[in-house]
Amino acid sequence: MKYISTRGNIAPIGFKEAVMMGLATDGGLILPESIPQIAPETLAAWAKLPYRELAFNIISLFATDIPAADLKALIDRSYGTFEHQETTPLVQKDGVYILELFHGPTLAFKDVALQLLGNLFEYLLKERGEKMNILGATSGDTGSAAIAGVRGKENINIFILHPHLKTSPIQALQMTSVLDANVHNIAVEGTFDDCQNIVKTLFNDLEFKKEYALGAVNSINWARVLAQVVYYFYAWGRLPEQGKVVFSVPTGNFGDIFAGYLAKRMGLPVEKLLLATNENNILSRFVQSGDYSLGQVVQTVSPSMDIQLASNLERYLYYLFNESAERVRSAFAELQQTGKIVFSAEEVQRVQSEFLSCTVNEAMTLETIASFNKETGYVLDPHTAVGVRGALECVKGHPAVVCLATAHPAKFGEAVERAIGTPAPLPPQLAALQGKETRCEIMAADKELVKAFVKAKA
Ligand SMILES: Cc1ncc(COP(=O)(O)O)c(C=O)c1O
Ligand SMILES: N[C@@H](CCOP(=O)(O)O)C(=O)O
Repeated sequence: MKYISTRGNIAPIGFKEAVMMGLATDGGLILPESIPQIAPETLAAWAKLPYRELAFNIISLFATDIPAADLKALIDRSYGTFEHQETTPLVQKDGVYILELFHGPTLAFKDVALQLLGNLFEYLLKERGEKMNILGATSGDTGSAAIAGVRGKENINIFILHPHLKTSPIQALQMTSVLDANVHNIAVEGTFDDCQNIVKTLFNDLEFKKEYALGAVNSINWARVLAQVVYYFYAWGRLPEQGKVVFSVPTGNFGDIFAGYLAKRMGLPVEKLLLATNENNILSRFVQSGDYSLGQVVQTVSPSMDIQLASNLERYLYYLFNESAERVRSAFAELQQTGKIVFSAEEVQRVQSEFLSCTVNEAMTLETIASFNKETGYVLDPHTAVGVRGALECVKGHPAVVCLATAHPAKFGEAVERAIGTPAPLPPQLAALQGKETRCEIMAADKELVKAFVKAKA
């Protein structure tokens, strides 16, 4: 399998090279040259496979330059850290299915991809005898999952930018209480969009990227998206009947839902992907009416989705534009100049044939946590609640609606307490964080400051 860029200006590369490159050197995002098609008989045979076997079957279609035994070992090591033996169990509550993606070390769905990516980096760096400086942006969950994926690993430094005081207190602690010498947290005085913009700008500084061997842990990295494709297949296989399914996905940077889109293109019987956002609803406006115009980031009770400029939309647009890199380049030039992208009526229609969308505001999120808890005794985290609310409103009664549960509710104690009067009990790994020593550099949203910091610590 070879990989190309959404902007069309890199020569096709293998999987290992794609993982190391992170952001494509032409500023685009990496995609496979073609999408493998899974025949219905194969899908049926995969339906009840254990998670790791399924993961191997799917990932090996894309990671064709990693020997099978090595890939199996990487997958086993990555999911051996999950505390649930099913890795991502599917449970049924109140007429919907909840796909619990939060049983990894940092209790968010990011662990599914970042445990694997951490191990992949270690494997590839050893093979090449190289070192790497990871540079990433987080609105709360990617940061701690990435740190957990690489802490203590040889030949890797990690620099994570998060928006100062805009994550939940526990999310911040999960990052800043890691004192390993190779871990560097930077609290940026700005929004997640500022953090992501700095990271992408520094990746586009090819001299700096090369000299400091920058590696990407955000969903910029193809391996992130790939690992997330697996649980869509897993969830479908765990449903009582293997018919058409709707996935409801709480969305911020469009990585998770893009993985679902890929699963669909591979042949998974996905009826619709329901894109649920909080008040930062540029993406749900895009689906509803084709209005893709940037606004200001606002703070919400689902802080990990406080994002305007969703990085991975570019990957979807590549397909929407019939794989025209030229149209992708002109769309992003238009976005830079005007703050919006204009779509044709036919394009909007095609988006709507694949996605549903909804905006769930703070009151609706808290009300959903409360009512769901009252009905079922189950505690949703505020991000998951955004997706569940979308499902209950848009596809109620559909026999197979799977809501992605992207984080453990204890990570968002304040919001949960506001909804149900008491925070979710802290699992031991979160309780242990209280009162821990922390280390973090507070910085203005200035790429030169970040660059200088990386240079000084690398
Ligand atoms: C808990 C949680 N839910 C949902 C999302 C949104 O996922 P994505 O950014 O892939 O759209 C995030 C952030 O990525 C998150 O941390
Ligand atoms: N919500 C994310 C934002 C970064 O998204 P990513 O998927 O590109 O890593 C977070 O928790 O940091």
